[in-house]
Amino acid sequence: MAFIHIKNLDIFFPIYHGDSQTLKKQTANTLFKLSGKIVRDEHDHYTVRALHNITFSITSGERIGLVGSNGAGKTTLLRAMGGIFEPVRGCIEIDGSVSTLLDTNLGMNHELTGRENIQLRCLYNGYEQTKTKEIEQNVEEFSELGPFIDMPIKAYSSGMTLRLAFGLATAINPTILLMDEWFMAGDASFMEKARLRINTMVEKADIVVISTHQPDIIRRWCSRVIWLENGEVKMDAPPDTVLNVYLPSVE
Ligand SMILES: Nc1ncnc2c1ncn2[C@@H]1O[C@H](COP(=O)(O)OP(=O)(O)OP(=O)(O)O)[C@@H](O)[C@H]1O
Repeated sequence: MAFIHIKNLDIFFPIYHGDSQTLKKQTANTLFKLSGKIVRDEHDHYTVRALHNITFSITSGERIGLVGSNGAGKTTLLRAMGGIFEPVRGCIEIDGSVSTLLDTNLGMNHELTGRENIQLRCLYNGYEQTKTKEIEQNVEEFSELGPFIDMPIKAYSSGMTLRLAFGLATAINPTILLMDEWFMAGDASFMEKARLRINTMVEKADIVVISTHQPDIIRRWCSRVIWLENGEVKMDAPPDTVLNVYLPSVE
């Protein structure tokens, strides 16, 4: 049974030149400090406190919506659960295979072709040749890149990179799916195909965590909502309970 256990999680980012004396930087830092997000660490350096004292558990079958204003910490939390950021304090315990739909550049080598990137990802996941071939065909068909599949990614447009990254991430059915809603942005025909693929993935996954600003997505997909504000959990409850308080606060 898949699970995610997070206990007392803190994630800080160091800010280089945070103590610089230019007027512009001083003003920005003062505003940030007033919001409580910039703190001094034990070495007297400034850090942005992206997540603070986060504790919750997600069990098999749950579909979590992460909400919160810009900078609340949603992406940082998804990245921490995806193993991209290490906890500064606290711990994250995960059981299950994790797939992330967070950033088209994650794990992509821009010097390699689309096909080589697919093969590299399969190698990383430890897939044998038959499965790799299957995934390669699946992504090639879905992404509709034509001859570009054999061109280096650095020659792709942002839409083409999105198609490849999306196709690759959704060709593998994980037990835990972590997703940022912006990943669903794209042209209309792509969106239709993307939606179908995501629906299948969401249905098959044991656990889904999606960061979103859209109440429709939450009502449609989520069984529970975690509201983050200033890097902390403000509310953790069923969708209607959270949306009834959250939506009026952002209107
Ligand atoms: N690499 C980084 N370096 C420094 N600060 C960062 C970094 N990444 C995020 N932050 C800071 O951490 C905080 C949380 O950011 P995060 O991107 O997780 O918010 P979010 O809720 O996803 O916002 P949005 O809805 O705008 O995408 C913000 O104050 C942000 O400025």
